[in-house]
Amino acid sequence: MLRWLTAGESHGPALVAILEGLPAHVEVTTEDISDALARRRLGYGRGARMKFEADGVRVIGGLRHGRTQGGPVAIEVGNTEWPKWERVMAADPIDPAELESLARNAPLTRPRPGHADLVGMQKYAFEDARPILERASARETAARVALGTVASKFLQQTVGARIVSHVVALGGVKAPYGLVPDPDDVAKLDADPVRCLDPEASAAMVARIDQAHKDGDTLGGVVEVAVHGLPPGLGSHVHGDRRLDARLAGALMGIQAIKGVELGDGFDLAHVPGSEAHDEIVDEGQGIRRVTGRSGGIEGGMSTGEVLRVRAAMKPIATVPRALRTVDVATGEATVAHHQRSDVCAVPAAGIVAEAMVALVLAEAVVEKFGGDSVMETRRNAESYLDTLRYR
Ligand SMILES: Cc1cc2nc3c(=O)[nH]c(=O)nc-3n(C[C@H](O)[C@H](O)[C@H](O)COP(=O)(O)O)c2cc1C
Ligand SMILES: C=C(O[C@@H]1CC(C(=O)O)=C[C@@H](OP(=O)(O)O)[C@H]1O)C(=O)O
Repeated sequence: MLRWLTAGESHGPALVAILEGLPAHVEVTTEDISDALARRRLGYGRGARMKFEADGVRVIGGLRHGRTQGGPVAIEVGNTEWPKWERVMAADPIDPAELESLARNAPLTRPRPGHADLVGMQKYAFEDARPILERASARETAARVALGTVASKFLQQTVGARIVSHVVALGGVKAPYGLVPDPDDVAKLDADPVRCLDPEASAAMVARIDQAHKDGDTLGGVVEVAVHGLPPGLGSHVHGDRRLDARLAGALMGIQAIKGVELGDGFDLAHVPGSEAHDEIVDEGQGIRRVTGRSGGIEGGMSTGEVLRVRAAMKPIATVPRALRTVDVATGEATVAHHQRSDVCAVPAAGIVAEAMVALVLAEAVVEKFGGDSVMETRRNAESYLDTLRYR
């Protein structure tokens, strides 16, 4: 079993993340994790914070000389802004007079539609949205990306799987259907302002973000994660909660602002006849394969061994500069939502977070299928399974 957990607030001293259940000998370094976090900071349309946020990475357990040791991996990701928030976000009690004098501590009583503010205040009995937004914030996804880096290295080093994501729609602009990146496209995608494979669509997306920025508005979009090199048989058809598609959907829906997930051609499959919906199976002398990839590489809740393809739809950023109507919960009066700064669009970053979530789900499925306490053992088990696989 793979277990993972994050803790920490957006403006606290740091985020922390723990991953337990991976075998020993996964090769990964602090630099690998920092590089992954740098990819998450990319993307046209992000707000001021991403320009100076340094994501200071410190590995505090589980790694020695660049290899996992079999125990939990613990990673800290420092928040650059901590010195400004040290008093407001202090763990221990602060003199009420001092708190009163801190402008940053002024209660946030004008909840933002679309964020966790209002329902969080109701549920956790706060009269200020601060404690809610601090943890609801997608700052937390930095910790997930740190863990996803370890999971991704494990997948590469055991079954040889490689993960890549791209933006397929942003603010209503769609990339041409059917473009699926392979792992060699990662550098090119990271160099694109919106991580889109199609240059024309990319330029239109950038223009759309500029327009939204001018209009005081925000945007969402759709990202796709593709995984190459998976063995067939991860997940299972025998029970709903063991299905790989269900587990991927849950993990991706668990990312802040993700409102829809589809496997392969997903929703489009509902509108075409069966003869155009499924992937025919052929053997033309090079082993069994499917001629198309409509299923997204999952049938019966199991990986088929074809390219896995899963999409996640992100709603527009909730902190809309041209603020939306709300109610001041302190006075009961109609007003507009609080706004300090925010991203116009964080879809490219969401793609990197989606890669991490997919890596964690697949790493768990690999551990489940092949076991092993060392990377070498997991790899041997996977190779032996592939050697004896029927109908290859
Ligand atoms: C990478 C990323 C960056 C985000 N940046 C912002 C932001 O700057 N401002 C904001 O209001 N929401 C931002 N969000 C979205 C909020 O975290 C999200 O709307 C909030 O958690 C409520 O969404 P929910 O209803 O899905 O939980 C971001 C989300 C992601 C994934
Ligand atoms: C800090 C990150 O994203 C943040 C996610 C976020 C939100 O409400 O989700 C709000 C913004 O934070 P702040 O209010 O401090 O500007 C984003 O910058 C990050 O991705 O590292």
